[in-house]
Amino acid sequence: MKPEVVLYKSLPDDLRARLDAHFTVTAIKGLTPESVEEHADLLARAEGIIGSSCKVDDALLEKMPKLRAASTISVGYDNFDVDAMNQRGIVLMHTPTVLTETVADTMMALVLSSARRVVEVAERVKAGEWQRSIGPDWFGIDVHHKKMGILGMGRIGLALAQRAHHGFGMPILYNARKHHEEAESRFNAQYCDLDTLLQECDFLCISLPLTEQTHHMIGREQLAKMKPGAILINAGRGPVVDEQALIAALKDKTIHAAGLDVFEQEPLPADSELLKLPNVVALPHIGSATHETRYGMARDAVENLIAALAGNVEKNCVNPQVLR
Ligand SMILES: NC(=O)C1=CN([C@@H]2O[C@H](COP(=O)(O)OP(=O)(O)OC[C@H]3O[C@@H](n4cnc5c(N)ncnc54)[C@H](O)[C@@H]3O)[C@@H](O)[C@H]2O)C=CC1
Ligand SMILES: O=C(O)C(=O)CO
Repeated sequence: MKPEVVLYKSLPDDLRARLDAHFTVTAIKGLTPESVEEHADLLARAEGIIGSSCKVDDALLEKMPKLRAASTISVGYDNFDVDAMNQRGIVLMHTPTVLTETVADTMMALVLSSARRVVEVAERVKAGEWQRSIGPDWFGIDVHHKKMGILGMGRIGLALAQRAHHGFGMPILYNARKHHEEAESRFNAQYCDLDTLLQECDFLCISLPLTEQTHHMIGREQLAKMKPGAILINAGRGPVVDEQALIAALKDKTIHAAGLDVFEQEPLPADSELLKLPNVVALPHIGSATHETRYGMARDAVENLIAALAGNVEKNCVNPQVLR
């Protein structure tokens, strides 16, 4: 008998076929309270789950007594209660590496579009406002050779540092839980404490995971330490930044602008104050959203689940210790 697996996000046909070859797969629409109630028997039998963007907390795990592995189609795993999974002996697989370069591209796009006001001025052209040679009210600020501050120097931070340093001649400052030797040797990146990072950088680029420690790590007090000309970029997770404090800082020009791919509430509510501010570029969480990369993430997640349910957690496992 093949193990039962619940799929809660659609997959390309070839990857679904690969999953079907190994498991008895049932696709459901997300892990909402309604779908969990509707599929209670199925979830009670499931040995594996695969999908993304749904909360998997202790209460849900309680309904899945046979669960041995969860595979998320993402690198971030803040939707999962990892402690509860550890206690229950469930492994959590994720998709680092495959998306790193694409997310760094998105961050660089946010840096450029917020500094050079790309979205705002393109909208003005479409609205017919380009009637004569442009003046200073259309100008942006330079990116090249400005100081790039990276908060969270991991895989994505490193790929961003490469683009900024080698492509744009930007000196790199960073803060992370520990020194990143490769960033220091390849890009001459300078480690500094958070206050120094805030005070010195022209671009504060956040590529942090969401944890208890990073929740609202950037709030009113931290924004007040930034340069008035500085731009904040967040592609980590929305709740790392206190959004109300950010809105206030953007309104009163404590900082110059923001480029955001992630928000405290997603989708961003249509009445969000952020959408009324001209100095904000807001993207719909597209960090990894290219055809190639999303396919690669789904492929890796499928392979991760096949490996995990066979007892192999050498690669892409958040908590391999549960099987050791
Ligand atoms: N916008 C998007 O579409 C995407 C967003 N992400 C987000 O980016 C995050 C980072 O991804 P990777 O670079 O692959 O992860 P990573 O684990 O390689 O890097 C995370 C970095 O954050 C640092 N960090 C963690 N906690 C910290 C703390 N309390 N203080 C200072 N530094 C801290 C770590 O030291 C490390 O340098 C993901 O967890 C996810 O939330 C990832 C992919 C796509
Ligand atoms: O992988 C992640 O963590 C994302 O946010 C989407 O790519």
